Amino acid sequence: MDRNPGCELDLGWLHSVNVNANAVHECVEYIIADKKVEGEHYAAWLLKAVTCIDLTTLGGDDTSSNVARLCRKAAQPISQNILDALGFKEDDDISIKTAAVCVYPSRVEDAVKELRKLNQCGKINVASVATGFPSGQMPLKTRLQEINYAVEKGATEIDIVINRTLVLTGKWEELYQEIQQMKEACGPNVHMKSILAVGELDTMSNIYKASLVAMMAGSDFIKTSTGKETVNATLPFGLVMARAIKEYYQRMGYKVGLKPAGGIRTRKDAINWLILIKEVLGHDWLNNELFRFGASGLLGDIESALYKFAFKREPESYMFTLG
Ligand SMILES: O=C[C@H](O)COP(=O)(O)O
Repeated sequence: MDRNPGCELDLGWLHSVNVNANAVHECVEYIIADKKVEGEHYAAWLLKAVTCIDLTTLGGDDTSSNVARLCRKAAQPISQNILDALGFKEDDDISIKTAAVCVYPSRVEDAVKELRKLNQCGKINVASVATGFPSGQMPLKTRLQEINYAVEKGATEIDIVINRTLVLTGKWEELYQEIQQMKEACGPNVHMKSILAVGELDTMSNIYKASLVAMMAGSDFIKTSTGKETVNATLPFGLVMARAIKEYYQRMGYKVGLKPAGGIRTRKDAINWLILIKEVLGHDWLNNELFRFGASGLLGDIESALYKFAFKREPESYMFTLG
């Protein structure tokens, strides 16, 4: 798949954007209503969701040992006895692991080290947040240095935060230039996800415009939230971003990924997001090259749902705590 190279900033396109928030909410209701995923499809969708997770720890109390534990969970997110009971056969083409682990820049080295030990380097990505995460309220110079640091330590993906002040004051050219410089700092091989922090962008039109600017500046993914805003990944925000991705694809011919993140906790959340993506963007987006969940607490609930599906009984409460 060709990666998005970006394009020139098109202010005319931005000025034509006008999103009606009520219509967005109604549309989400319509998309989700009456859609049921049942039987084997249910288990298959949950396994698909697992392979799309960026398993995340972003705590001030992160240490090399909890990052190592996260990596082990990323490599074997669903217990073997559940996979066996589901009749799932692992091979080189299909294996159940999360798409990435996502950590702070200072913990990238720990993640790389552990994944190397597990022989999972190159199979599970190491995503690092950067650029003054979560607020982005740092000088551009230090924000770019953070990217350089994380790349140098072995990150294969960088989740940058955009400068929300520039969105709220309508400084689209400056925003475009900053994100372009961030993309350049990532280098040619490291994928860049741009976190819009949608809960702080004030209007749905701003979310659509910021999505377009991030894509025009060359983002590989656009991501809803840091997980630290008051409002994080909601389906209406997701719909607005997915529509922007679709329009960008129709005009420019490049597929940009979507990563909802922040507050995604349950099997139902996961299924609803997959339904939304399938309905708005289509099957091409239903894989971890174009869709990710940023989540610290989703995996446990999915594993528990798969246990129940496989063994026809509820798991014990202590069973699936991590993730
Ligand atoms: O980028 C990922 C988010 O920080 C995850 O947020 P969460 O802890 O609410 O799942």
